[in-house]
Amino acid sequence: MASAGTLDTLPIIDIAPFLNSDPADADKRAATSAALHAACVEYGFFYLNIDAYVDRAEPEELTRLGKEFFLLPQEEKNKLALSNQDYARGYAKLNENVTSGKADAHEGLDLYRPVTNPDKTKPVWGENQWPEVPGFREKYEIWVEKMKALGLILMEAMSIGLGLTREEWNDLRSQVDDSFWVMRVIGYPPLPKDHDGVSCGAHKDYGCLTFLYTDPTRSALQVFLRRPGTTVMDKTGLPLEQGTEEGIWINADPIPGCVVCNIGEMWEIWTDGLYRSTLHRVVHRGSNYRVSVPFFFEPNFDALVKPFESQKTTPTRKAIVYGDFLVSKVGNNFADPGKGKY
Ligand SMILES: O=C(O)CCC(=O)C(=O)O
Ligand SMILES: [Fe+2]
Repeated sequence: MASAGTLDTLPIIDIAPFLNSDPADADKRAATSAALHAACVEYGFFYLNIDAYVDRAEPEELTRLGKEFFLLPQEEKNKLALSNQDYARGYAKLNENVTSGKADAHEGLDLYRPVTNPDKTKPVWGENQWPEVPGFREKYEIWVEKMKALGLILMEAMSIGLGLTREEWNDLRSQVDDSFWVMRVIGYPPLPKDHDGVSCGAHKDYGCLTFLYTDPTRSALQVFLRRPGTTVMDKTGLPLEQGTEEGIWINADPIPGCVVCNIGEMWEIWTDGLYRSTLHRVVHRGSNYRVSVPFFFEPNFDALVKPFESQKTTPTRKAIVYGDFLVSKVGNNFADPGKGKY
């Protein structure tokens, strides 16, 4: 039986040493890379301390703006419906999103990397729909630029921790240097006391890296830690394929100055299974309205993602083209079969 202890909290890793190339910081960079590697093997999740990178007031402002949007009358929010566009970009009302066949008790707004020649009849190829909340677009666009740059910095730090060769890093860089990112704003009303469901069902993120900033609400985001020999006490929301997995759910409460970072399924492919994308869910039973703003740093749309030579095991994982994979995932997100049927 696994006991509660230091193993059951996610590590905190500081990105500061990678924000400069000062030779005096070489040891600190090596320590950050080693910590990233250990965290990805052990948890697939960690806190990334970004205090040296952004002012804390910036993401706080994003959650404030998000809440301002969600407080608008329902008709106003519906004007940004996903169905106006490509069924991926825009506003999804409460219970519209579905995870493992169950409605998620949240509403959200999804923004994607803009494309040249948008065409809303093509999967994920429409135009973003911005709320008319003053300052919203400006502040979110600044955040997107910063998170894109952070994504590349973190990818390089991770490639060192993983022990990729210089050629492999150049290859990896060329797969993510024009990230088909997603910026999501999610609003969670409190779950009714007698509600047996979850706010966001257990899932793995499918891309590359997630940088999650949330308001200070505690006891909402939970991470599944695999612990062979431990009985899963609460199977609520666990996908069927997870039924036999043994482990525990731990809270990943927000830490000031940090984003929660987790790795998506693309890392499973690059490392041929050494790094595993980890299940997480949101169960928000507090009385406040919670807002979270995950940024998904993803590969380029046309990236061919395959295991690196130095990581290959037998049997080796299949190569995928990120854009195709994304389209198949987006198509599974909604309950109404008329939606996302790409
Ligand atoms: O709101 C959260 O804390 C997590 C959201 C999440 O996991 C997702 O959007 O993929
Ligand atoms: Fe997620």
